[in-house]
Amino acid sequence: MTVSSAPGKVYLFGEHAVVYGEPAVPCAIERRATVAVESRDDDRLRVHLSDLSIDGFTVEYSGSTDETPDVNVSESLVQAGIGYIDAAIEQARDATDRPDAGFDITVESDIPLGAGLGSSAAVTVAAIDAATREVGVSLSSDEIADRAYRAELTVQDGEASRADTFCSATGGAVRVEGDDCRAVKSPELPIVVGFDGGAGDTGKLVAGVRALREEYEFAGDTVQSIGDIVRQGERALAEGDTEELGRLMNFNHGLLEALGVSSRSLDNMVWAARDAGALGAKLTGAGGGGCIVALDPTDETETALRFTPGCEDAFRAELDTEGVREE
Ligand SMILES: Nc1ncnc2c1ncn2[C@@H]1O[C@H](COP(=O)(O)OP(=O)(O)OP(=O)(O)O)[C@@H](O)[C@H]1O
Ligand SMILES: C[C@@](O)(CCO)CC(=O)[O-]
Ligand SMILES: [Mg+2]
Repeated sequence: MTVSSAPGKVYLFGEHAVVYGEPAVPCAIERRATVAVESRDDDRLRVHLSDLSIDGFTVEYSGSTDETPDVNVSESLVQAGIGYIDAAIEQARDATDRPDAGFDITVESDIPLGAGLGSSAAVTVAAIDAATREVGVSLSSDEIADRAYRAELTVQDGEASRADTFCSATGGAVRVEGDDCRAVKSPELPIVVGFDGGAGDTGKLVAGVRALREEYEFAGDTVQSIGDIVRQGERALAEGDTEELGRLMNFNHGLLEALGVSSRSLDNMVWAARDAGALGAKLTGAGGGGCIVALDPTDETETALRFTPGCEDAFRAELDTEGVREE
């Protein structure tokens, strides 16, 4: 059996705009998805998802036919549940030239799903690493990032940037602009996450921004302004200027709100963090619901979030300098 894990992430800046070629700076955090893979004698896949909100289920099916897994939940739920794993295994089979490889797969994750912390990228990256190593092939983290990006593209109907998957494969803080992906230096950041218990539909939210951009020139300008914030943010990050980072995160949140991807509970948490003295706060990831990220070296923001209506969980998140790794 081979086991790999990969981290989730928060966006300091740049989500959504990164889809249109602006830069973004996501940061890996110490919350991981762990995928265990064991080769089978046949070409089937048996997938056990222990912590999906669909109550944990096990499906066994042949990944190479259009056979529907035999489980007692709706097909769309099953597809939502196994889509990324399926695409990851397809990439692993392709990378190892083993189109008929069968696996038993178990996924465990402490990253909330669909909440802006990159659970899909972490699961995809860890699954590709574990499945390829299980058949004796070791890919570089850049190759894993590229394969995971292609897997996300397939599941998300051609709408994905390289940001989440590169960050999860590499760890630490990264900068992504189109195909240009690189690690950047980051000081320790006092990251606090607030989670409203909900999720957003990444595809729908990205499509919404695309439609606004097509309809209004100033929506396109807004996307470009996010790019300007990111470029300024990179300088603040390099200088370790957390106060400037906070101000820029506040600005970035305002523009994301203007693009229609925030929500009442995300805005509530952002304001609770600011009122508690956070250096800055913004939504992270696709939005619509899920998580905010704030910077606060004191305990005030975490405490305030715990008492904020609509906030289900608040926790400190350490920057994770390690990307995908063997467990
Ligand atoms: N623990 C898990 N087990 C199996 N599949 C998972 C798990 N966590 C995430 N996934 C897959 O990832 C999907 C959620 O991905 P989605 O891109 O919508 O959200 P996210 O990656 O958490 O947030 P964002 O992309 O905004 O950062 C789930 O529907 C599921 O297919
Ligand atoms: C909204 C988005 O920018 C980030 C989702 O975590 C989409 C993407 O980059 O693929
Ligand atoms: Mg995702």
